[in-house]
Amino acid sequence: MATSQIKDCQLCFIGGGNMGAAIIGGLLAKGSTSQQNVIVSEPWEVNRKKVEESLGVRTTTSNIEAARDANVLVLAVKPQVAKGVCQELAASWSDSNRQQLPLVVSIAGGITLNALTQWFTVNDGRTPRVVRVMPNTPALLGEGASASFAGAGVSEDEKKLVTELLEGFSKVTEWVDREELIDVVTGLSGSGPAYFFLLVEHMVSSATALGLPKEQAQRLATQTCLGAGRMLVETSESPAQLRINVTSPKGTTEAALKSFAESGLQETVNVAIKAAVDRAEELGNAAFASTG
Ligand SMILES: NC(=O)C1=CN([C@@H]2O[C@H](COP(=O)(O)OP(=O)(O)OC[C@H]3O[C@@H](n4cnc5c(N)ncnc54)[C@H](O)[C@@H]3O)[C@@H](O)[C@H]2O)C=CC1
Ligand SMILES: O=C(O)[C@@H]1CCC=N1
Repeated sequence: MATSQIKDCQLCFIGGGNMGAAIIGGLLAKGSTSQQNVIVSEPWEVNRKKVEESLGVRTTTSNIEAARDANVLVLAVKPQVAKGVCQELAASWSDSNRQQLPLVVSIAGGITLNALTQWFTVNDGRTPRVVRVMPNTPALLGEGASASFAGAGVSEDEKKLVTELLEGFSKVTEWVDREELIDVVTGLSGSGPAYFFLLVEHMVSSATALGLPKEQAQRLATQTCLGAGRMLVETSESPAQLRINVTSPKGTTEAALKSFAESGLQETVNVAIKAAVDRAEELGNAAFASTG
């Protein structure tokens, strides 16, 4: 690949929804790329306008046009539409005899490298190098957690380029050594922000039911989570030790934690994360088997 730094790359996003916009927002805020170097293909006018107005990047309704000059193409569509999008792009590359195919970064949940490689194959047999990445929405604040797995033929320089891209919006970037682990990451950190928000919702509604005004409860719960999160990052203590530090013997925390354990919290979390991992696999299989 000719370009070796993200700031020199033409970045194309296929899909400018929640995750595409969060990634672009994070990259621009950190100065990892500039508005002129980003183009987003987005068929839905509402999201297209949002991306244009809030991020100031170029948009189009044509995936082919968006991908024309791209060095790096981020596939940020739902798994259900990925096949059609990849095949449309591959057909356009076949027609144009494009010499240098872009490096593809797919964030589509569950969609395997095998599927992507097949769908992206150009009529002369070439296929772009593909990296699967699982990011999460805190990307918008430059606080993302992303994990990647590189497909066949991806060079060390291209992996470095992807790492640089991810560092533009992620605080943690990991490479996993088996593709299936991307689905586990999906169940952990890809979907993880939603688990956290749900827990906050439940904490707020419990306190509200016990008489605290909702806005106060929301402010207190939010700062509690932010503060606790920062302690996880900024102290050298394990989560278990930090929990123990809060838990006075025979105190209030102990009473709540005992109740969580008796309700089977660990089992509930195990089952929930496994459901997400299984769903990622199902989405991938369904997309691969689809005729669309
Ligand atoms: N939302 C999240 O927290 C995360 C999402 N992902 C993955 O990112 C992908 C996108 O998810 P979201 O951004 O949440 O979905 P979204 O629905 O917000 O965004 C997808 C966008 O793609 C557009 N789109 C639909 N058909 C298209 C086509 N043919 N060509 C171009 N664009 C098209 C839609 O109009 C929409 O704006 C999914 O595959 C998901 O698994 C990965 C990590 C986290
Ligand atoms: O819910 C989903 O399918 C996507 C993947 C990870 C987060 N959102």
